[in-house]
Amino acid sequence: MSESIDHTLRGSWTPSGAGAAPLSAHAVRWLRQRTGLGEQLTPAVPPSLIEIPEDVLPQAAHAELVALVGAENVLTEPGQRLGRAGGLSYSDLIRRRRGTGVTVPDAVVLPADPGQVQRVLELCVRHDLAVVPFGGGTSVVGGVDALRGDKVAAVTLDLARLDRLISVDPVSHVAVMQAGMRAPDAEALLAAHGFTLGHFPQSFERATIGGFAATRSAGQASSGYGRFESLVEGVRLATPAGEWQLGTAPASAAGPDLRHLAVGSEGALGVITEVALRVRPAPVHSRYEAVILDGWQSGSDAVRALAQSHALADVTRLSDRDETEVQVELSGGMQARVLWALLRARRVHEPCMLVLGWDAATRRELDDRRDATWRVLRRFRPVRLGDKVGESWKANRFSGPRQRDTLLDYGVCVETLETATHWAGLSELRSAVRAALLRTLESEGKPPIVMCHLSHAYETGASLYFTVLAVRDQQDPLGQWQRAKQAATEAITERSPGRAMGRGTITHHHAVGTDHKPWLAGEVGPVGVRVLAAAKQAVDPTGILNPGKLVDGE
Ligand SMILES: Cc1cc2nc3c(=O)[nH]c(=O)nc-3n(C[C@H](O)[C@H](O)[C@H](O)COP(=O)(O)OP(=O)(O)OC[C@H]3O[C@@H](n4cnc5c(N)ncnc54)[C@H](O)[C@@H]3O)c2cc1C
Repeated sequence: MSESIDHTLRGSWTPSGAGAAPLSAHAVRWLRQRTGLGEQLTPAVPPSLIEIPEDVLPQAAHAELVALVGAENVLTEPGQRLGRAGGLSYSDLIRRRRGTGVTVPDAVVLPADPGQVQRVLELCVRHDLAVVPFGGGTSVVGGVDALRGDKVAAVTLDLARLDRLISVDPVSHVAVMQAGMRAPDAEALLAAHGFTLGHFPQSFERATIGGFAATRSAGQASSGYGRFESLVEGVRLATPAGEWQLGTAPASAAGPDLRHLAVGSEGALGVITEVALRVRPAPVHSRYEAVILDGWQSGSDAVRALAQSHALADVTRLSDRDETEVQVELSGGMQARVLWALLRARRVHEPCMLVLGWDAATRRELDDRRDATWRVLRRFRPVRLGDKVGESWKANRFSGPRQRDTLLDYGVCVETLETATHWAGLSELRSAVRAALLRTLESEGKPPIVMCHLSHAYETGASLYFTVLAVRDQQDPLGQWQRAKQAATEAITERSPGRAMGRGTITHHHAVGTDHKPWLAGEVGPVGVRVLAAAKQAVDPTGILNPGKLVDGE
């Protein structure tokens, strides 16, 4: 996290782009050998060559917005609009790197507080403008695409100015934050009160509190701290039907928990302006270690045993053999040679790395928690790599997006997808998705690398996170990934006579957006879709909120 993040950068994660995480000569050689990657580099076109359509915001609407939030907070310059155009998936980055097909909003509006958000929505209803709530813009499912739907123009509502810590209740351990606060700022402000949220997704440097709540995000330490929705005590939303405030107690039997209509609502049911969050005392001690387990089945059995005996570390992340190999090879030739020799000597056939990280208030608590984990793990015959590898994983835990910038320059198709299921079906789900990705990405005899890790474990099941590295189809890079994604999602959702539901969920934490919307009805059923549509009708009768995402109006 050495570089400061400018979230309006839409073509790379940091200003240095590929320079932020250069690949070693060994890594490039290994990648070329393994995937058949060519020598040609594929740099992005300069922003000046990106096609930006004229804005179609009506003058009267523009004037009223200016009167409401101030001229400096209504952005209509092409570069400013481009700075909030779309999310940060592989397809988003490819569109911007090639300069075509980018969905650019007609205006960007930055309200100052919840009251202004409410009034902006009322104004947009009057002028029939689509509103796209925008936090950190890190969506990877099309969630912040500036789609207009059947509206007159698309306004992106950037919540960056709602960045205050409203209150900390040190007795109840509840903090109230405005939605536009970025995760690093939230952690820094909480640390001053001795607390942490413990929410560390890989997008930590850019993403916001409101974005986490709107997408039911899961972080790297969610096995210990819980997914974001389990941290939410209350939510304040602006909706076209009026303000909506939810959550007065830690638990309640006052009908269905409506907080969960707001959490995961992806900007389609309201704009989250404040979130009350459960916070924990900041840890004083922490330790990260890594071990190698022999085989995916043995590894996932070990994580299941940890989950079911309540001995999970806060970070519990199992990589399959391909991901272990890529992690080791990309980290350097010397380390790779030493590790492979060690594992050969220990007769490990299918090395799967398990990273474990514990946080604790006292040395004693840390030791007790580690002991509990190791008591369960021991019977799976782990090869201990020690804390150096574990701490190095921790130090590089946010480097993935920087490495992606580099791989994009080398002409790699690099993308991820995720799902979850019960333990009984986990290996079958992994095999089915892997096979679908390998089949669709294999082209001209150039084998893709399909990696998988399990990073969120529950008593009843776990998530699977796939990453692919393949030689990019330069003629049709978007089609290449869309075909792979389609095949993988069909493998996830496929039903069989013996299985009434699909093999897993269409998304464990990336949310629905535009990308998973075609499969949502299959997951929640036609009644579920009508319930969602009825909720939308109640809060957003004219359908201005985030058209094309999650749910359509009735
Ligand atoms: C490199 C990378 C790594 C990632 N790693 C993870 C990970 O480890 N775990 C994980 O869960 N996700 C991950 N993601 C996905 C993404 O970061 C999450 O979905 C995150 O929660 C989005 O937060 P954001 O503030 O960027 O929201 P945005 O991308 O701005 O918005 C996401 C969705 O929420 C809506 N929204 C945003 N703010 C509000 C609001 N205040 N009110 C109502 N709706 C709102 C938007 O309209 C959109 O539909 C990753 C993404 C990238 C690019």
